[in-house]
Amino acid sequence: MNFHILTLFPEMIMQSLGTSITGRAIDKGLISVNAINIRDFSDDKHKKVDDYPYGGGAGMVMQAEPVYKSYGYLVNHIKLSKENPADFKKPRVIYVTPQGSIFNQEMAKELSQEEDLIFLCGHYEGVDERVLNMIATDYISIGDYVLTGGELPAMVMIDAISRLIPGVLNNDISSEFESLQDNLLEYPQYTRPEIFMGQKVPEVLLTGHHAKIEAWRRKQSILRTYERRPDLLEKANLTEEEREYLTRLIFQKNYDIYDSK
Ligand SMILES: C[S@@+](CC[C@H](N)C(=O)[O-])C[C@H]1O[C@@H](n2cnc3c(N)ncnc32)[C@H](O)[C@@H]1O
Repeated sequence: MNFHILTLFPEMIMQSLGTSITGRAIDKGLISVNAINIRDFSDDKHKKVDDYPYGGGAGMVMQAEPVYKSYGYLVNHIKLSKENPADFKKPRVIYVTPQGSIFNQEMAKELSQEEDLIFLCGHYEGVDERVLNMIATDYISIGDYVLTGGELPAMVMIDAISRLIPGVLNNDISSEFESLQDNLLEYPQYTRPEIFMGQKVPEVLLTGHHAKIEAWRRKQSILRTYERRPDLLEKANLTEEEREYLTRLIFQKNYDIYDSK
């Protein structure tokens, strides 16, 4: 999978994604990260890429021209990198913006199927709308807050997508349960020592009895999701028995509230 990032701060991207798990994935050739500096495509003698907004208002806006030129250069580069030109199709261009759909695990899974992805990182007050109309295919936000630039959102997304690519993690997570899969949070995890400051690891995890461990983990997942993200449960795929367990949890909570009054 090839990630391409149009940014004013390529060093920020390369430094961060070049370390830890994504760094190893780059070294192994499982992913590639190519950050293009939009400033290199400015015709201005001072390499300026922003200007005042038409109509007035605070802040500056990234100009259309350098963004469009950097995009053209990048698409050409991607085209030339294909051994067979017939394999080339224009990659999706994700403009990371607080005005986009909120990124989630399902989107990460869907995007991990692409061969190439382009991320456009805005700065200042954003990017001239006209170039967005021409090149952006997706508008994605990482949450309802405003950051100073699109580099962190692009990296958040690239990290989440990368770990879904086979071989990036040591274990294959497609067969492992983890948070947000099936709209449930992951069960609690423990490692050695068996007792930490008087707290013991739940007995069942020491039995080696796989079916019992699975059953315990599933219940813990439901309980945890109920306690921390009850909004997810509506879409969770629960059995009849699990629904009854959930009803008992809800009943118990209501009872506790009533009882404590
Ligand atoms: C200060 S923000 C501009 C916000 C813009 N004035 C608005 O109200 O939509 C600068 C850049 O940071 C990025 N950004 C900020 N918050 C983001 C978020 N929550 N998700 C994704 N990108 C974000 C975008 O690329 C944006 O162009």
